Amino acid sequence: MPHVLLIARRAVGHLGYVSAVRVVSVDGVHSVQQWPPVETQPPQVHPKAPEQGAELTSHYSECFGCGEDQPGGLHMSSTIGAGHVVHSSFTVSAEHQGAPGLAHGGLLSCAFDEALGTVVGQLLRKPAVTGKLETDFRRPVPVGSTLHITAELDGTAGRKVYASARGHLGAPDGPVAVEARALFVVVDLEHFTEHGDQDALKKLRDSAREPERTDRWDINP
Ligand SMILES: CCCCCCCCCC(=O)SCCNC(=O)CCNC(=O)[C@H](O)C(C)(C)COP(=O)(O)OP(=O)(O)OC[C@H]1O[C@@H](n2cnc3c(N)ncnc32)[C@H](O)[C@@H]1OP(=O)(O)O
Repeated sequence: MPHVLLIARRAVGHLGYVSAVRVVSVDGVHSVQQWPPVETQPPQVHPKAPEQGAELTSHYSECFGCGEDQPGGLHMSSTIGAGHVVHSSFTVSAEHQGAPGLAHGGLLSCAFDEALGTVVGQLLRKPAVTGKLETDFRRPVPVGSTLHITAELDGTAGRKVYASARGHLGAPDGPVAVEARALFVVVDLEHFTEHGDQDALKKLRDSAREPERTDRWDINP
């Protein structure tokens, strides 16, 4: 039986925002999930968030997901979409294989972590880290193909930010190959200064001061 994905979304007065229910049927096995799993508020896009159509540069040149100085990385690129959406693309290379000629599932999850982190970070402009990431692999993704990922902010609840994404194979309107949902948790900058690498943070700070990088967050450590 082909899988069926139904997403229902409704506004709950002025109190809550999103109540999405996904009904998934794969080979006759049904599961029902509420997403987000708690009542949330509408995401508040930061007034300085990049505008629709803006092509995003890497937030950190050594990021495995988007960094240009990370030879083995995913080299993803992203664009701001309409509303609470970011469009990202990931082209699968031979370095990303799991089974012969097919993308490794862990790397696909990584691509979604990047896309989801980008929609959270770029639109909210708050430091946040992935607390939970759930991935559904619907179709195999061959080497040489491009996943067109649309990631969306679904709502916030205090420090918790919920986001979800779909990856279309070969074209923005291609078949859905991968889906993911994530909880991000907003953190203080001390999260990075206490646990991260000081030299790398200095490099990031210095690059944020480059005058041509007007897209940088104003909250980078
Ligand atoms: C433009 C930028 C682009 C960026 C793209 C890059 C994308 C890549 C992003 C990443 O991969 S980040 C790296 C992977 N993630 C981490 O390393 C995070 C490691 N975990 C932590 O540091 C802490 O566990 C964390 C900051 C997530 C939470 O610790 P806290 O002590 O700050 O908060 P707490 O544990 O009280 O959790 C806050 C809320 O989140 C909830 N929560 C946290 N983890 C959860 C979980 N796994 N499942 C469900 N709920 C969770 C928790 O229950 C609580 O809910 P309530 O506020 O209702 O009490």
